[in-house]
Amino acid sequence: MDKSIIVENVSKKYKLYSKSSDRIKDIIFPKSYGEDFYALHDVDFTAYKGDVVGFVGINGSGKSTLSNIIAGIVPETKGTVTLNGDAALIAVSAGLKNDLTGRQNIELKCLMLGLNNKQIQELEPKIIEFAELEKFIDQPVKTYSSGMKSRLGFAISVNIDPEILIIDEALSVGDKAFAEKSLNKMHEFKDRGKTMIFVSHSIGQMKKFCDKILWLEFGRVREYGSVKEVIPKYESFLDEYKKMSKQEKNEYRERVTNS
Ligand SMILES: Nc1ncnc2c1ncn2[C@@H]1O[C@H](COP(=O)(O)OP(=O)(O)OP(=O)(O)O)[C@@H](O)[C@H]1O
Repeated sequence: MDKSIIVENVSKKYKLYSKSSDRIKDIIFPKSYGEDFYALHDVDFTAYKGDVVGFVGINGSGKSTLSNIIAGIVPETKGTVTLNGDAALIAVSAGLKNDLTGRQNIELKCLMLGLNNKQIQELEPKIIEFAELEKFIDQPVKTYSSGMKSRLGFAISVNIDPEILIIDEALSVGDKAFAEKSLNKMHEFKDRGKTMIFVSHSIGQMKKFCDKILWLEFGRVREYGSVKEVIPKYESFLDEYKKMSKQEKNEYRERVTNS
């Protein structure tokens, strides 16, 4: 089977500053200011062509950071990501320019992908129809609700037909009818053997849609395997985790990140 996404030893370090003056000092002076924070720590996983991989994990575990790195939107601090084909990310307002209208955003995205005028003219009505934005298509994106931004992002990404589709919580903001239409489109992608990454807090959607699950915990891979194998373990972890007090959660975090 062909490998589609290869993530090797990927780490992402952010700097946390307690004062904004530290941020400026960190740029100007050779001495380091601020605290290092690892959003991802030596993450490894491989997805094969046609895999639908769900990313799960509690808030802040690194799901969006990893999605953004795979999509090429955020650079990794260490490690490598190799993709076999182009990737498109669908996340609430990902890559949309707020001052441009919906239609201008469609055109800009198509131009950036190297499409010519004829191709854009063919694709644009399809995207507009899918997005169901009606007259708002000619309004600036800054006037859109998060659901409308998500619909536009979704409509653009699925219609440009990428080899790898990354969907980060984009279904959670729209209404039910749009989520259903989007899920159908995603099934169509799956049937055509495209590779997909799906980030959602809905275990139900994960079970319905994914083949494999990557469970991230405080920026590390806790488990990677089939849905059947990983989801039950994740669900029982969540039950335990929810019962923990704030202090127990902090202790748990310390234990995991220092191990
Ligand atoms: N630009 C940034 N600067 C500093 N820290 C960041 C930045 N972006 C993300 N982080 C931190 O990295 C960690 C991982 O964040 P990320 O958004 O990837 O988690 P997530 O699993 O997608 O969370 P959620 O389920 O809440 O969406 C969090 O602790 C977050 O605060």
